[in-house]
Amino acid sequence: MTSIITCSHVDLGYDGHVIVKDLNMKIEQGAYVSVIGQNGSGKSTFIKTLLGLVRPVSGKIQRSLSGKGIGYLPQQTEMQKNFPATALEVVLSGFLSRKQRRPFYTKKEKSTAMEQLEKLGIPELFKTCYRELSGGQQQRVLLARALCATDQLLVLDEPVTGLDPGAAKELYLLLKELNKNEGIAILMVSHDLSNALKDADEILHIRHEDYFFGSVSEYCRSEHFREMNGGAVHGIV
Ligand SMILES: Nc1ncnc2c1ncn2[C@@H]1O[C@H](COP(=O)(O)OP(=O)(O)OP(=O)(O)O)[C@@H](O)[C@H]1O
Repeated sequence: MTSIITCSHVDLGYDGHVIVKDLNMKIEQGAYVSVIGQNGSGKSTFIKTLLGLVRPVSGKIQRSLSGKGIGYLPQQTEMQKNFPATALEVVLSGFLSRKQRRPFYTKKEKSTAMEQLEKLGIPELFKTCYRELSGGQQQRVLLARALCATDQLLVLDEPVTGLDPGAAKELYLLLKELNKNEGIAILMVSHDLSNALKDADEILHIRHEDYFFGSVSEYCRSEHFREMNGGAVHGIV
């Protein structure tokens, strides 16, 4: 297996203040990794550091992504939910980093954006204003946008927040299909432990003092899992 991300002895934090110490983990090609942990433990900090938005306090992060980069689906803010653009324009913005100073999108970029909307089952919504879409439809548009930026690694920060259970289930199913059928690696921050255990291959559990990284079956035997699962060893799987 080839690693697309390797963290070696990484201290995560801000301005020299360490939040997660000596993190060692790898994301293999086509892996599905769920990142869990209590509020404020450092999950988003980890994601931002992987994306290069925050510098690690120390240690090394090696990214071996061929061609395209990382596709990112951030936590949505109220302002983003009211974004005044069409669904297609939002998807196309996934090409912004490669467009650089070019003032237009190419035909190829437009057809790829439409293909992503089709893949996610909402091609008919391309002209609809983003703020008029349901929460589930908005997440699909953002997923299509992230897929324009990558064919190797999708990073998602709590993507089902605010969705009803049906829409959340559909989004999880889509992610599982993208992972299985297209071989796209998934790294997802989630508060949904039962889904993480069902869909992921590996778990990264971040705590204030330490972390766990390993397969789901190893995790279910760990003390980290017992703590997360309220003391029960076999409650969820
Ligand atoms: N820009 C920043 N500068 C300094 N400290 C920060 C910054 N962003 C977050 N922190 C601190 O880092 C710690 C980890 O925050 P982070 O957002 O990574 O946690 P989280 O696990 O994603 O939490 P949640 O589940 O609530 O989203 C918190 O104590 C937070 O206050």
